[in-house]
Amino acid sequence: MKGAKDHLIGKTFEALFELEDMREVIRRSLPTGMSATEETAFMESTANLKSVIEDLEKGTSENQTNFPQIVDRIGLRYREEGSINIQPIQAAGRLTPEARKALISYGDGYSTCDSCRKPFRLDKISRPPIADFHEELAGFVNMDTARVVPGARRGFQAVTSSLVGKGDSVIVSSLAHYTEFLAVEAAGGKVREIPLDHGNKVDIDSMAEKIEDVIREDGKPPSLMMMDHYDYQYANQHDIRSIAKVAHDYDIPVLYNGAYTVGVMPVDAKKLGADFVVGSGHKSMASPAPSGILATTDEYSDLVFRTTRMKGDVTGRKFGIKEVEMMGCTLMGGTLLAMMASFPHVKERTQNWDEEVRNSNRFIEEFLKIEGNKVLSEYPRRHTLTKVDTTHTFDKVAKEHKRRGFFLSDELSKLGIVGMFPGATRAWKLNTYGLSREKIDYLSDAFKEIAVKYNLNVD
Ligand SMILES: Cc1ncc(COP(=O)(O)O)c(C=O)c1O
Repeated sequence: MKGAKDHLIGKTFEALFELEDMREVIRRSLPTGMSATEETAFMESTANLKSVIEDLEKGTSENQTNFPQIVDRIGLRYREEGSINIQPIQAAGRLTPEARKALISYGDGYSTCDSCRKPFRLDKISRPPIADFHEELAGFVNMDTARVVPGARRGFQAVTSSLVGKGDSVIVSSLAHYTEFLAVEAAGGKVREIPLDHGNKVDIDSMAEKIEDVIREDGKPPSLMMMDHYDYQYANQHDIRSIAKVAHDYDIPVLYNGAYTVGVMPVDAKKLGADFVVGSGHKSMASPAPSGILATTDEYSDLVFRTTRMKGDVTGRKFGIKEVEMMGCTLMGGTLLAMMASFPHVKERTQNWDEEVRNSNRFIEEFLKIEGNKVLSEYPRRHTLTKVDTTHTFDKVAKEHKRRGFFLSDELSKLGIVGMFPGATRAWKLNTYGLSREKIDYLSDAFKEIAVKYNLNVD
């Protein structure tokens, strides 16, 4: 087994910082009104960081093994640059350097409004090329029209508010995200869950029966079906194509929840049979929160993106072009521009999805060599997010350890691995998205090293 610590100082962090670049970003992000002394002190702290990095590279630092802690001490929060981050929901949302710069440049709330000209709507702005970006987004998921929204949840809400009437039923899976429930509730509807099969997948065989139940009880079919391609619990893959086919047999429109797909893997919504696609920028598109997309077909775009018909009864004012569900405009500053800045990279990276999945399996295969470790998600993996069970291994150690369950995240953190829910040693999730082959191996070695240290059996 390779020495995890040696690895940490070397290859794992070789692409650590484009430090000069970061200094420039930091300099530009300083709050206005900082005194000259404060600014100098701040910039010196980054100079100090540079010397620590040089020390580490030369192997002269006393504290070689505690890189993230050193960075913390300097007072900067270098998350993904300074560590391997296996946090389950952050992995594919981490910003590109381009997004960070855009975030700063366009940080003022209404910065995109500087270039808003008639017809005065966000998705019509041509400089910066926001209108083109919207077209590209629609093409990216193979839909006809797309809008940016403040998070996937606001995409759900726009659709439920357009399609779901008071008391209507909406079909979801038994692994649906809570935000789908809230979106249905906000529209006055009720959720009806499709049960799972033995492999924790949506039980397609019971769908028709559920729909028939709704028809009998409500006197009409459900007004919408919302389905997660990969659920947030296990990241199991659900057969959207077959699911959508059943829904369409009953003329039920299908919302495809791509929170865990759009931005990490190719998504062809028409091929999948979706009527709506929702994606999450901060989860899967290397974008800041809150951001996301809602895309649909020509059949539904006039409904979901309907423009206002309101007229002031005293003034007679009208705001014709503004879309009701979008509240006129959505992401008006750094969030959108950062999303756009990451987009070329995001498009490209979806082509590497197979490699990401291979890496996920490569890690799990090694992780399972710690005798007693289990995978609760479907295996082999079809996603980089995985739920594992370490009740018979690390949890046993935790019971005897003075730090209890925190020992595991402590040990990982010493090795530069962050993002594990502190204290979790039974069933927990991790995401390997974006880790190079080398980091995957480092991660596997790190878990095995910790296992050996605590006398667990490793194959
Ligand atoms: C499956 C799933 N859908 C939707 C959401 C909500 O996404 P957002 O934070 O972009 O609103 C999440 C977020 O955790 C999720 O896991």
